[in-house]
Amino acid sequence: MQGAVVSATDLACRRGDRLLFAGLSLALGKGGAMQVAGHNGIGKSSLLRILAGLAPAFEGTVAVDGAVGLLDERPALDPALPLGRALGFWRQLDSAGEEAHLKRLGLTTLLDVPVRYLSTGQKKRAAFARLLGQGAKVWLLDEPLNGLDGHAVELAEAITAEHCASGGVTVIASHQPFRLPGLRTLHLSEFAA
Ligand SMILES: Nc1ncnc2c1ncn2[C@@H]1O[C@H](COP(=O)(O)OP(=O)(O)OP(=O)(O)O)[C@@H](O)[C@H]1O
Repeated sequence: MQGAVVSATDLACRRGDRLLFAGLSLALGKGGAMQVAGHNGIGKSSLLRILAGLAPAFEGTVAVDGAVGLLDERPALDPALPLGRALGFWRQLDSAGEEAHLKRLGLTTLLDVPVRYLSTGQKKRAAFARLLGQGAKVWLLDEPLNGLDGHAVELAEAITAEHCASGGVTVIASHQPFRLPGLRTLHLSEFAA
């Protein structure tokens, strides 16, 4: 689709021997944001993994113009390393762990703590630091608010709003409300097979 940064056409997803959804099309242009909603097991994470290129579509096509950053429950940080060193690994590839991001996300006092000791919310904030450092145009956020307290939820929403305001594209898979200007909702149940 012309002008789209992320688009999917007539997508179908099969997991094991079950067809989860079919006939799904979407298109998001610069600054666009969409929340994928639906009950447990309907295929929200599966859709994000297909958009990320990590899982094949059963049918249909996906086109993504730009780098993709996927944030899910696996923060891709070595659990044995202190947070600062775990982020340092990524800093060699991008700017993950940049001072300003760490400060904003309240991580500066946690850099000596092994990743495996971090709380769920602290790990999620570290994942956001990693995502910010990546500088990817397309953000795929799988349950991004899980484990975050009220303040951190507002921060995650603000960071995502800034990403979209600067032309980035965001797709969010979540049950929870996510406050974001211009957020559209895709109800996966409408495409359930
Ligand atoms: N590798 C796999 N092989 C077979 N089935 C799978 C595989 N991965 C996921 N599934 C199944 O696909 C379905 C969709 O899973 P998915 O994680 O995409 O759902 P979801 O909507 O994100 O769920 P939740 O809201 O619980 O996170 C589930 O029934 C799940 O058990």
